[in-house]
Amino acid sequence: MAALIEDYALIGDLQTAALVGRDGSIDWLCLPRFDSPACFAALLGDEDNGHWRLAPAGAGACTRRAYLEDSLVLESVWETAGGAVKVTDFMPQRDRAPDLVRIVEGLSGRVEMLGVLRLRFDYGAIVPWVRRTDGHRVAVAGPDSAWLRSEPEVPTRGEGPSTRSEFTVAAGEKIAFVLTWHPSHEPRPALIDPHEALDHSLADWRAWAGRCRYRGPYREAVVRSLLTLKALTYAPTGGIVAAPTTSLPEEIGGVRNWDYRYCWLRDSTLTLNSLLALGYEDEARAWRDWLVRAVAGDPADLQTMYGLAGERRLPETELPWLAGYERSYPVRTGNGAVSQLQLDVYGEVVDSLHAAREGGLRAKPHAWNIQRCFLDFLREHWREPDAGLWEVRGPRRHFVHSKVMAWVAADRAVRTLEADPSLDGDLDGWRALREEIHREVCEKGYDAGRGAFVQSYGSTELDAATLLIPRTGFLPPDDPRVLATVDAVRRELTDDGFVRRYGDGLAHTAVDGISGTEGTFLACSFWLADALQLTGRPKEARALFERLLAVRNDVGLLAEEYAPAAGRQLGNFPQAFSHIGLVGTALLLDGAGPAH
Ligand SMILES: OC[C@H]1O[C@H](O[C@H]2O[C@H](CO)[C@@H](O)[C@H](O)[C@H]2O)[C@H](O)[C@@H](O)[C@@H]1O
Repeated sequence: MAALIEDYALIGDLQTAALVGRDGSIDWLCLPRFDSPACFAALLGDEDNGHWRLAPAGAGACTRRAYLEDSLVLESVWETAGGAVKVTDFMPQRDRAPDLVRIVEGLSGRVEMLGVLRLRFDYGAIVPWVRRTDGHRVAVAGPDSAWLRSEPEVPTRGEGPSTRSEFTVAAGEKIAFVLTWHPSHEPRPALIDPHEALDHSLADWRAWAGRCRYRGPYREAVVRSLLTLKALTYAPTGGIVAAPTTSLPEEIGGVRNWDYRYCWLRDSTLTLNSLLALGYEDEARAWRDWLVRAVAGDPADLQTMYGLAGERRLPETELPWLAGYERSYPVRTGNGAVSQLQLDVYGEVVDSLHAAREGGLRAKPHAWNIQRCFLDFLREHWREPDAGLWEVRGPRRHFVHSKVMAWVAADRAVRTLEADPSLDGDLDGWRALREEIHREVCEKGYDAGRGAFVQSYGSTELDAATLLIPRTGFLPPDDPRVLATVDAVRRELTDDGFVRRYGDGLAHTAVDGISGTEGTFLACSFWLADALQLTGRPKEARALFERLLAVRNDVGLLAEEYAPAAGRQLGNFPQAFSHIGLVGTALLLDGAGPAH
């Protein structure tokens, strides 16, 4: 059975990522890209679906573990009766083939170690042929091959469905294992030196983290979140995935299990804003260029999400051979929300390009053309109902947040033109559009009787996304309607102080058309902290923020959701949305401008 979600740590090479449990088992890894089929899928089934455990024989969870400084190099230490041993796990940034490196180092005494490797290609479905060649164990099936070697060589043997290595490590000894994925039709991949690769990886991550401009009191948490966001970036294209996993459930045993290994425009723009606010212009530029390529074409064809290279077809299917995380079934790949109309996305993209421009990123003519096309599209379509930022699968509605973000698109376009009249655009028309949307949202989106902005026109349901209203500039933080909305969300949408997206229980299904319910949504909880700060309650904002920091796992990672009663993280992990929220709130508490 897989571990608790919060028991996993993340390692990655900016093209894919793996989850390492406290027991030394790597239970999730997709190769060669984030969205490729997993070769270790025990996370969503059992050990037979693929995993790689390397730990002292008979041991359980490690005694302690941590990332080595500001890096994605993970060190896990076991103290056993015979002595102490450290396993250092990382994925070097790759030249060609992806490598997973595990260096075992004796710290004291002598420790009996056991390695169990079960490679299962295609999400745990395919048992490969394993042979020995050239000092390697090579597993091959279909298009995939994986090569395992160790330095110095330790004996391995096949036992049933796995490759086992039993060896002893004494104080001062180091044994490095390297697992390399390669297309099966190609000759053996080039070998890396695992120790040199470790030095390079550390130096790269250190240098990257050192560029962070944040100097406030939450530096450790902010830097870890930024490292996590960076790890979710697919370096060859600049695309950013929402999370490296699929189908970690929003409810244990439930059906709310989605594939997040794609680039949502919403999540990516928010990631970009965080990176840009803290000095990472290169990533911002790479993503902006990715965006320009991905969305090229008719704005009516804009998708809410794309593949890592901008692919458009992401058909949602189920993997019936996987039992699901703690029996949360189905396990899905692809994502049906890809074809939804979500009007907020236009606002998020225009806002982000506006922030990039203001942040000093040299504008690209294409980027401005995209914004103009988006405005043309919104002028025609902003009055339509949509699926909203929560991607509901029930009937379309007039979501207040979607309309507010349509206003944001018009507002940022107007402001860009005002600042640079040499640009081409319909200043008067966009001003009128901005005015019209504002009037309608204030008329139809605010329920005076209820004393709050509601989720959609005509509904009495609340929605945590309305907490974003003061951050967008749609209304000032001291507007009585904003104050009332923040209070209503706090009163009615919280669970032990953490915020739900909307409704609860049956109300949940009524809103989104999916059975079951879910935990509190961490990004929304950060938004409440932001709203408290903006509306003059800084002590309460800080207190909530610090409670949220305490939800992070031992290595600083957050999933999408949190179940306060069970004290468990839920949903895909680690999730960009949650870490974006953390960075944004840290900046806001520090007096900096909005990062989301
Ligand atoms: O709630 C149903 C929807 O849940 C997922 O969407 C959520 O994740 C996205 C990626 O982080 C985020 O952009 C969105 O706001 C969230 O609601 C799922 O991907 C959808 O398919 C599903 O309909």
